[in-house]
Amino acid sequence: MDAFHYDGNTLYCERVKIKDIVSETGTPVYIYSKNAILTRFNELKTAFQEVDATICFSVKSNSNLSVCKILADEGSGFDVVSGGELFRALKAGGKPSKIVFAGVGKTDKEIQYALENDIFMFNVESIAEIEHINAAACRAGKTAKVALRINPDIDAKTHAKTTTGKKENKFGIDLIVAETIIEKAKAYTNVTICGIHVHLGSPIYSADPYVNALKKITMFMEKCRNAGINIQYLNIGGGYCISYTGEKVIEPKDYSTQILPFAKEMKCRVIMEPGRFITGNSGILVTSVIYNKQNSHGKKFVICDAAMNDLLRPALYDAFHRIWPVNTSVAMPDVETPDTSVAKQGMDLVDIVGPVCESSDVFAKDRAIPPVNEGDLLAIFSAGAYGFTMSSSYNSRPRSCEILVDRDKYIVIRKRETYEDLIAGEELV
Ligand SMILES: Cc1ncc(COP(=O)(O)O)c(C=O)c1O
Ligand SMILES: N[C@@H](CCCC[NH3+])C(=O)O
Repeated sequence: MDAFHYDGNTLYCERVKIKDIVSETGTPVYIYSKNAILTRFNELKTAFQEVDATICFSVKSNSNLSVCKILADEGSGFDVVSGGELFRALKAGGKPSKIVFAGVGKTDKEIQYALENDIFMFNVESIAEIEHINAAACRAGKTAKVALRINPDIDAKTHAKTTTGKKENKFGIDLIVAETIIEKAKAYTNVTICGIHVHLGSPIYSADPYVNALKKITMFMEKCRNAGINIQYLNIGGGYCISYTGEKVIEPKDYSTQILPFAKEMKCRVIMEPGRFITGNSGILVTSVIYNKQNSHGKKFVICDAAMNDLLRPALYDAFHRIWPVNTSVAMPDVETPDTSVAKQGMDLVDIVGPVCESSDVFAKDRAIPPVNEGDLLAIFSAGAYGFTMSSSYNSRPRSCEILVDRDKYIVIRKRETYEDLIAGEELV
């Protein structure tokens, strides 16, 4: 049974009715299923168990401490991209020896913080950065382990704003520059280059981009070894897709059968950095209908109390999220895409929007849903990754609360912000 499922005309998370949670917490509210998070983590682990891959959960997808702790307790490592994410990973019980640190702009302060905590590895994205890491490690009297994040110039065939492995992207080091680093590796006295890292973008709906990148990396690996650099780790990044529409998408095994031969040939330990795959479909955002509105052109709007500040993906990437009433006698279609959303008997064709003062504050355009009334609850699905973490208090809207469901219990894992929280830290001068 799916973590989120309808029974008796009402939506459940595991064994808890969503409406029961909402009657305590109000809306908007993020709700996560512990079981779904663990199931997804273990699906990936199993698919890559032949090489005993180290899974470093990508904190940016969902950085709630309790979510991270579930994964830390299950043996996950962490992929962090800032001092703040490192702080969270450590607070959640993450082992420093399983924390990898990516990002194009690590500051000296962040590098020092990571060195003090003896993290596993830095994923290095430029010559300037490796020089700064070397200098910081010298000062700290330590040797930093690094992986070179390669930009292989491969199109991951995902949204332009979430593509990271093409030559025009800011991420990673191209193969020519990477070779120059290898040539002068000995000059970096306090850095050990022991890994190759690649992250192509997200979400990636085929194993092909990984395969194409790994072909290029195999040749580079050869050059590293010929130059006497002992590369022991291959970090294949994240990007594993989820279904946002209910359509079947490729599964961990489909990735691993194609990726693992490369790892074996390279004789490397595999590291991976999944985020969305683990948390995306493990969470929903629940919102209440504030108003129904219709203009003289016949256009209908459902205005709800969640907005782009709570879930930015539709506004930023035109991302598709399924949306359906929490309490309804109408079955949610098994598969729903922008094209399948046509006016059907008994359904309304509406734009589902938030109250923020931006025309892009739209969760769904021309979407067929059962008619809803003021106060009705809507579930926005697939919101567990890059939902709360990308939220803000734009328009001075307090950020939502987060709830974790574990079988028949639920717990508030982040309180709703208050108006006082909005001004905390500000000075009235
Ligand atoms: C370096 C790096 N690793 C891992 C991830 C996680 O990606 P995803 O959530 O698609 O698995 C990202 C985000 O795209 C990333 O930038
Ligand atoms: N934040 C994005 C993906 C980019 C992840 C970070 N490189 C999303 O919501 O899908």
